Amino acid sequence: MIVEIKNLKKVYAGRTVVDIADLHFNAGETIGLVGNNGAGKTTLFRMLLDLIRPDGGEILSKSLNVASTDQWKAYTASYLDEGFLIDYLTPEEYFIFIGSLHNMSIAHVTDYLKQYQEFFNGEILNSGKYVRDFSKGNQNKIGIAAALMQNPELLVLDEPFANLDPTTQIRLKALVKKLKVTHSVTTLISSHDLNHVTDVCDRIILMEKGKIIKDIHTTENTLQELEAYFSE
Ligand SMILES: Nc1ncnc2c1ncn2[C@@H]1O[C@H](COP(=O)(O)OP(=O)(O)OP(=O)(O)O)[C@@H](O)[C@H]1O
Repeated sequence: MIVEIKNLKKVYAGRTVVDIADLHFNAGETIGLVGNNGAGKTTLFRMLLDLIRPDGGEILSKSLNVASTDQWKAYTASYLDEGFLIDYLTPEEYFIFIGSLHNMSIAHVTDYLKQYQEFFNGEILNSGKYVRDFSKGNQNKIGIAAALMQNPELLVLDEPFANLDPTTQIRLKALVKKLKVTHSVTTLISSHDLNHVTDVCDRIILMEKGKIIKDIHTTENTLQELEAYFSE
């Protein structure tokens, strides 16, 4: 088990938006988090990354509370939104900066980026543009590739398929599947795309109004089950 959530609560303006009694993520799992707008997915991710603090309960990463320890930062990478980027840098400058945090030389970063040539689809590098001038989908690509520079054990992605073109969505799925096989990465993905999450995730957690409604291992029936749930 890599993450353990106990009696977690987040309250905004008197309304409980996350309320999870007990939830575990096992090492090496690819977990999809689904739920309608406002279900609490992003709030849960933000608490897992200690970007906001819970009003009750705790999140343990490798048995240590993420709100009171730093160890989890060494093996956890994430891309939630463009707030993770640095607008006034070019993608190259941003990658070099992130690389420097992981003791990577410029040459090492340049070499590292070669594997993302296909994922970038020729749109990210050598464009002369700043991060702020890229489309949301291309900013997503920059953020995800930068997060992976850390060689994480735990990867957290908030709606990574949103704004990506179909080709890149397929490439991202292949990338996540490969990380699981080659590096046993535990990946958490929130998404509104039931097709993609059931395709790439081996476990799906369905949230509604802050609570876990379903927690299922993906089978060939899962997509149908989720579609039936959401069409009610
Ligand atoms: N900073 C905040 N202040 C007040 N309410 C907030 C804040 N952040 C989130 N909320 C509320 O908490 C609830 C859960 O929001 P959250 O963004 O976690 O949902 P989500 O499942 O990620 O939704 P979406 O699919 O729309 O991204 C929503 O009702 C939202 O309005």
